[in-house]
Order: sequence, then structure tokens, then C-alpha cells
Amino acid sequence: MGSQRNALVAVVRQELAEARGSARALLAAAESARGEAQNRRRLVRDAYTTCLNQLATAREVARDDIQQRYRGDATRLAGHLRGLATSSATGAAGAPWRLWSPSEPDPGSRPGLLRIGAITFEEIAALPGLIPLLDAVHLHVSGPSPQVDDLISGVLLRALGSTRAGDVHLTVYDPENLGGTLAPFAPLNPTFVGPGGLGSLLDDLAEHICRVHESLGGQYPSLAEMATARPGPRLEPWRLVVLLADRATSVEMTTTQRAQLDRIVRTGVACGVHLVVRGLKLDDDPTVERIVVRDQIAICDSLGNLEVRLDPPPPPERIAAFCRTTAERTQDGPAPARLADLEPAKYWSESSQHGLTAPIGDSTDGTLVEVPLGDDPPHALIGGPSGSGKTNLIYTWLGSLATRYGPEELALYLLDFKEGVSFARYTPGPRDPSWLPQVRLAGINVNGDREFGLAMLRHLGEELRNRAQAAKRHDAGKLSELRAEDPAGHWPRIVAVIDEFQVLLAGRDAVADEAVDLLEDLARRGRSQGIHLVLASQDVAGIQALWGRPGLIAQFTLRIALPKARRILADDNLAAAVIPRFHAVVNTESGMSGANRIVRLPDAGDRTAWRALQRRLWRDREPGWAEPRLFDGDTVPRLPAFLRPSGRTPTDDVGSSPGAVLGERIDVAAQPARLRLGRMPGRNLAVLGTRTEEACAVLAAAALSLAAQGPAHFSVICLDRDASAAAKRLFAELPSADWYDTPGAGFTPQSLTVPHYVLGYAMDAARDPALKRMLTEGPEHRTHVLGWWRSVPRLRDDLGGAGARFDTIGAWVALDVQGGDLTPLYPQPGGPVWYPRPRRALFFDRSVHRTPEVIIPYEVNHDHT
Ligand SMILES: Nc1ncnc2c1ncn2[C@@H]1O[C@H](COP(=O)(O)OP(=O)(O)OP(=O)(O)O)[C@@H](O)[C@H]1O
Repeated sequence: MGSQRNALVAVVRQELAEARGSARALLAAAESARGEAQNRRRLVRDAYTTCLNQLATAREVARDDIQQRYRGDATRLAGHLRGLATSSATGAAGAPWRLWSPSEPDPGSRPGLLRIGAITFEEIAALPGLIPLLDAVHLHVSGPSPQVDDLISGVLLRALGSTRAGDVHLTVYDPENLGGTLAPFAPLNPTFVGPGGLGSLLDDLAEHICRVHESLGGQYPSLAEMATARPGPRLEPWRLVVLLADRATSVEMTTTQRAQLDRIVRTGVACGVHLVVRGLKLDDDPTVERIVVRDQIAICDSLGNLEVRLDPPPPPERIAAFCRTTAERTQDGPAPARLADLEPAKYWSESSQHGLTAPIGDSTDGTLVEVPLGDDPPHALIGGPSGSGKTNLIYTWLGSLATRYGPEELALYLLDFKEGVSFARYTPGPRDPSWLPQVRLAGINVNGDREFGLAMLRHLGEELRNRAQAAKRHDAGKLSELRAEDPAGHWPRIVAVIDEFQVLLAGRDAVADEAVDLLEDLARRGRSQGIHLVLASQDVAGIQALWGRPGLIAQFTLRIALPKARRILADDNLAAAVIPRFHAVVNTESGMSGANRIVRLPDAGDRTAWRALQRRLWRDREPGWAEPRLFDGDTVPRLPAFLRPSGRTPTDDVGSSPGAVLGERIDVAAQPARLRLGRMPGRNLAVLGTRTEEACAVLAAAALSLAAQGPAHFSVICLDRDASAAAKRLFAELPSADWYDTPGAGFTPQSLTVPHYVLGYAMDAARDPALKRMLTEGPEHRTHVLGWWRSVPRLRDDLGGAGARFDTIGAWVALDVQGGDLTPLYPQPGGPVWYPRPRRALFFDRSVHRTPEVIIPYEVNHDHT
């Protein structure tokens, strides 16, 4: 029993143990499952947190990015807006009060916007808050009185300060304060209207609008038309009418007054009448800009929901100071016209068939004064002492003509005999490649080269002949008829301007005689052929030279006298003595008193402004249009490349009479002066004088140009150490040459199949009788001597001493040799008229010249060696 019980106990124990074991195992499994679950939960939680963090970071990054982009876009947009705002409200229209000063509007510009405050917009820097007014809207301002009045003061000051003095007329209706609200504007002398004056003010305005309306051809331009039309000069000032109504005004307003006000609202802006109103209702209209002010913040129709934080009002002393100076300026009358004010609405739109008309300034009432040139008056004489503004007047006139008449209508020939470069502005320069397309020729620094003046007159004489012949062919009496008969022809009117022309006529010599004859012919016959002369002089003597030729002076019926000019107007016409600075008397009746027009001249001296205009005209020229010829007396021309052999030996036959180029002719076409060297006796050249560099330049140009024309052989004989560098350089450049530098060598005749040129530097040092034989016999065998002698007596010695004949020297170039010393080489007794001058030479070829011609020795080596 006991054992059974024990066995049972054991079994139970066993089972219990097993049950405990399984329970433990179950517990362990549950524990482990729980641990695992907890683990998983932790992992999920961690993942969730990581995810959350990542999401937060991504969101931050995205937000930062968006914000950055937004800020960038907003800043850029604000920048654009600021730029736009700045250009819409320039100068006095937009400057902060601290920096404020009145500003002149650009000519031809229309009124812009006016700043009243700033638009702030999150963190972006403030944008200016701008409103329109002149030529755009009426203003209706509501809100607490002091703030509204401050805003109105600021708007008025900006409108007045950004227009020209006198362009805005101010009227103030202020029954409550009797004008005191806008007291700082009093120096401007505005029309103040007190209580009871509103009715007549509105009637006046309505009447004014009717008048302007009629002058506009009975039509009101729309706002869009006003915005796009090209603004011309203002004929009537704007009327700016400030109505500061009190309570009584609106209560007492009659129906008629209301109707007048409504009419002014509808039609005023188109006629330059603008209301600035507080305290009265205005009907809705596209031209009414409403501004509501509260707590220094304004909401304006034109800015939508954007709030404008108002600027403080302008300091009253600033308003008063501005109004005082403006009042003074208005008393002096409007400022003179500017060069830009003379420009036409459209460039190059005028025809010169019947003449040329261009304004050169305005009269004191602001109207432009036009100067005619054509059949009558055909020519102009301008006079005034030094510094009186002749050059400025010529610049103005030329600028005004050049904007109206294109190169097919007008050709300009400009010559300035005073020192300086006044006409160089019209030709291409190193800094500015543009040029004035109408200019065909400009001569500067010509005071020493009267021959160039003569050359220009000869050229014009030639043109006159061409025109006269063409007119005859077409049976036309004058240019307008020729142009009608020959519409395809190129017949621009020619205007030739000669500043300080008396220089050309001074000096009772052949140049002066021929110049006066040519001038007289051009003046008489040029009238009908469209060739017009404009002569300017500061010197009474210059004019006197013309007075001696009544037939000539009578043609110059257009006279322009600058202050203190003498003898330009008739003797009893004293206008020039009394006009102020920068004014001129324009008289188209030969200076008769009674025909004066006084003109205020603009300042045309601003090179930058001129350059900008010239560029525009230059870009409009036809492709291929030729540049003007510039003659600058201070510049030495270079030997053109086509006159050098360029290292190659030409193979073409040289022909029977090759030409040696000696220098540049002083003529319109800048042609080389050539000496023909045919097989005839005397075809040799003597260069005479002591100026080594120029003598070398003449010989080198002659030799190089001969070498460039065909095969030839050269003997270079150099007997002067000072010339040897130049001679050696020439020798090196010649394709076929021998070199001699000892006296007595180089004169042996050579038997050659090509021409032989003997170039002698300091020939007088040779002392070789063979030279004389070569001079005599050489040319027939195509051997020509081109030699430099340092004086005429030394040349004479080489030719046989006293009594020697100069027949073997058919041509000569004289440098610093006086005319009298050239007598033995010249057919006329006494020798040629020649006063040596630097870098100029007198060239005479017995077989072609009647009188010698002045030439400019070329610069052969650019490094001056
Ligand atoms: N209408 C003007 N407005 C402003 N300045 C002017 C005006 N006319 C001339 N001037 C100035 O006066 C000065 C002299 O003018 P300008 O050179 O035209 O005189 P000029 O008579 O040609 O003198 P000169 O004969 O000595 O050359 C220049 O500095 C020029 O800029």
C-alpha cells in the first residue's frame, strides 16, 4: 500500500514535475516570444522615429529650398520692379526727401510716376509706392486731414520738381484755411481760390478744356493714345487744381457745379487739367485714382491690395526754397531749347528739292527759329568775335540739318581755317569709328594749307559745271526742276561751310585771287544748282575782303550775327550789339533792319551727346556709303602700300613713261603727285634744300613707286652720312640695286634692258663730270637721275658753274628754298611765289605745270628712320 502510495506519489510527482517542466518551457517560450515582440516593437518604434526624423529633415530641406527659391524669386522680382520703378519715377519724382532736388525731364519724355511711400513685403527690401498723375489721372484722396494734406504736399512737390519751370500751373481751392494748407507753395504764386470761388473756378476750367479740345481738332485723345503719342513741346502748361473741400463745400454745391465737376473729371486729363481732391465725391471714371489713407498706410486703385507705407511729408523749408527758385526761373522765361529739342519727329524724312530748312534754336517765347537755305536765301554769312559761339552755331545748324535730310538729300563740305579739330567729330577717329553720312569732305588744321581750300572750291566748281550741264540736258533752270526731270539722279543739295574763310582770301596772291573768283562763281551760279556757301569769320577784315566784291557779297542774303558781330548786318542795324550771350540775329534780307529774328542758341558742345546721335545716323546709312575724306594739315600721309614693290619684282613691262611718285597732292582726292619719266631730254629730278629727312622721303617714294611699276634697276649713291640710314633702307627694299658711297662712283652708263634710275643723296658732293653727261644723255637711254642737291648754287656748279643752263633738270621739288632762289629753274622772271613751310614742298615739272604745285612728302617709313 505504502509502496503503491509511494509509486503514486512518484507518478504524481513525476507528472507534476513534467507539468512544471512544460509550464516552465511554456513560460520560457512565452517569455522569449514576449522578448521578441518587445524587440520587434522597439525596432518598429526606432524605425518609426528614424522615419519621422527623416521626414522632418526632408520637410525642412524642402521648406528651406522652397523658401530660398521664393526669396530668390521675390528678390529678383522686387529688383525688376525696383528697376522699373526707378525708371518710372526718376529724379525729383522718386528721390527720398533727404536727397531731393528738382530735376529737368529728358527732352521728348512724358511725365512719369510719383513716389508717395514704400511697399513693404515680408522681408524683401521695400519697393517704392508710385502713383500716376500728369497726363494720366485725377487724384481723389480720403482719410484723416493732416495725413491727406501731407500726402498732397509731397505729390505736388514731386510733380512740380520733375517738370520744367512754368510747365505746371497750380490752383488751390482751400476755403477752410484760405490757402494756408499749402502755404509753402506760395512763392510759386499759385491761384488761390477762397470760399465762394468754386463755381467760377469750375467754369474757368471747363472753358479752358473747351479751348484745348478745339485746338486738338475737336477730339479727346484716349489714355492709350496719350501714352503712345510722341510728346512735342508743351504749348499750354498743365493745370493742377487742388480742391481741399470743407464740409460746407459739398453741402452748398449746386447741381450745375456738380455737373461741371463731373465734366472736368471726364475730359480734363486729355486737355492737361488734373484735379487733386479731398473732401468731395468724384464720379467713377478710368481717370480717377482713389487713394485711401489710414494710419500712415495708403491703399491706391492702381496698386490693388498692396499697402503703401507713406513717406513723411517734405520739409516745408524745402518746398519754399524750391518754389522761390522756380518762381525766379519762370520770371526769366523758359530755358533755351536744347540740341535734342531741334530734332525732328522722324529722321531723314525731309526732301531738299526746294531747299533746306532747319531750326537752330528758339526765340524767347519758346518757338523754334528755322533758318532757310535754297533759291532764296542761297548763301549765308556768319560773323562774331572770337568766343561768341560761331563754332557752336555751326554744330547746331549741321546737327539740325543732318537729322532732317539724309545723305541723298544733303552733302556737306566742311573746312575750318582756324587751329583745332572742330570738324573732326564728323569723321571716323581712333576712338569712334562713326561718321556723319552727309559729310563728303572735312578739312581740319588747314590754316597753313590754303591750297586745300582752293582744291575744295575747284571741286565744287567742277560739281557746279556737272550740274549746269545736266540741267541743260534736261532743260531745267534750277535744281528743283532738274530733280523733277531726273528723279533717278543723285542731286543732293550741297552745303559748303568755311570757318574763318578770311584766311583763304588773305595774302593777295594767286591762291587768294583764284579763291575769290571761284567763290564768286559758286555764289552766283550755285544758287540755282543747289550749292550753298556758308562762310563764317570772326575777323572784320575777312568780311571786308568780300565787301570789295559787291557782286559776291550781294549773294549772301542770309546773315547770322552773333553778339558784337560787326559788318554782318546793315550799318544801321544795331541788333548784334545788344543781344545777350549765346543769342544770334538771323536775318534773311542781307542784314536789313526790320528783318531780324533773335534766336537763343542751344549748347551743341557736348561730344558724348553728339556721338550718340551721330552713331544713330551712321547706322542708318546705306551699305557701302563712302566715308568722308578727311584732310588734316597736321598729319603726314603715309606712302600707300600699292606704291611700294612689297619685296617682289614686278614682271610687267614698265611702259614708255613710268611715273615717279613724289608726295601727296593737296587736293580733294588725295592723289599722288607723279613725275613722268619718258625717253625725253631733261627727264631728271632735282630735290632742292637742306631738310634731309624730307629729301630722303621724296627720293624713297619716287624709287619705290618706280620699282612697284615694273622691272627697273637702281643705283643708290649716298654721299651724306645723315642720309645714309634712309638710303640703306631704300636700297634694301629695292628689288634690283647697286650701292655707292664714295664720290665719283656710280655715274658710269650701264647697258641694261630695263630703265635705270640713279638716286643721288647729296649729289653736290659727287663733283664728277660724268654726272653732267648722265643728266644730258641719260634720259634718251632710259637712265634718269633723281638727285638731292642741298642748294641751287651747288646744282648750278654741277651743271657747269656761272651761266650754266638748267635744261637737263626738267623737274624739281623745292623744300626750304625761297622762291627767289629758284629763279634759274623757273620760266617766269623772279621765280615762283614760295615761302617754305615744314613738310611741304613745291613741285614743278616743266613739261606739265604752268605754275608749281604744293605737295606733301609722304612718310615712307612709319618708324621715321
Ligand atoms: N549757345 C551756347 N550755350 C552754351 N555755351 C555756348 C554756346 N555757344 C557757345 N558756347 C560756349 O562758348 C565757348 C565759345 O564758343 P565757340 O567756340 O563756338 O565760339 P567761336 O566764336 O567759334 O570762337 P572762336 O572763333 O574763338 O573759335 C565754347 O566753350 C562754347 O562751348
